Amino acid sequence: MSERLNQTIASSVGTPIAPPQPPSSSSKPMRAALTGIDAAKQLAAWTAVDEHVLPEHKLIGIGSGSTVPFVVERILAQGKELNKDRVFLPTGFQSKELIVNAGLTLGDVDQYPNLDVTIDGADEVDRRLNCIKGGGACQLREKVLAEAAETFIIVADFRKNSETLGTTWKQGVPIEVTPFAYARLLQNLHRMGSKAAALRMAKAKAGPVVTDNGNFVIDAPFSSSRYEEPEQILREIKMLTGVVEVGLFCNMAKAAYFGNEDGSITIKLADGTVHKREHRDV
Ligand SMILES: O=C(CO)[C@H](O)[C@H](O)COP(=O)(O)O
Repeated sequence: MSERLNQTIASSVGTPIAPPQPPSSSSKPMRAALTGIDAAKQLAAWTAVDEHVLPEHKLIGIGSGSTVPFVVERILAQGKELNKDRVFLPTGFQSKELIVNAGLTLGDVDQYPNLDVTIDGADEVDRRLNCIKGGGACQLREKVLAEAAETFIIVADFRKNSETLGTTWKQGVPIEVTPFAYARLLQNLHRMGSKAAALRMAKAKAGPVVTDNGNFVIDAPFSSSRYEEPEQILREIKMLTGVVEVGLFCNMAKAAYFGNEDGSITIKLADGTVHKREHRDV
């Protein structure tokens, strides 16, 4: 978790949380403290929360990654009164910690299978809002919470905004797999045309990455022509025995918010329209 959010949380737990701020420029100074990519992530997250986490929303899915702490930061700023009747559902260990440390009420999707809204990051988003997710190996729970939500919103910095998947995210499609099936699955993915498909190895542990669900992750890159039809890739991978879930989210997001380097924001909607706001006006 970022030091900054730790501070926000520390100062809000056990003390009255500030009431929601009306849309005004008074919220700008906090953002000005950040620069570069972090500022872009915060801009996307704050704007998405302001527009999609409404007072009547009580069941809220919290995604994973480095953009999501800014989502929680902005939700906390809506105030204790609004948050006291809400339940927050995590997409993995990291977001569970975020929710608990923020003093928010934790729930799970087996108790609440219908959510009002889920906000999550993405590794790349194409012009039709298809996403690659799972850079943090959370794609299984992320997809369940995205599907469970009435509204699924993506928040990201400008680097994730592409015309076609695979443009900037070269690592491939993250696939959560049952451990004992991984070698067979690698063969099948190679046959499917993903010649570089490989088991994701841990960085500070000998051996593979193990997900929050005890599974392995295979990263499977595809050619740019295949990424033109991500739904077809998704269907083919889903048919392979031993696959638990695929980090391709097709036709799921209602909107994607991208913070830009210059302080503007790009909002892509599911109907294909793109809106650019020159200045943050929340
Ligand atoms: O899918 C994810 C984790 O499995 C994340 O949402 C994705 O990796 C984006 O993370 P970040 O906000 O750090 O760029």
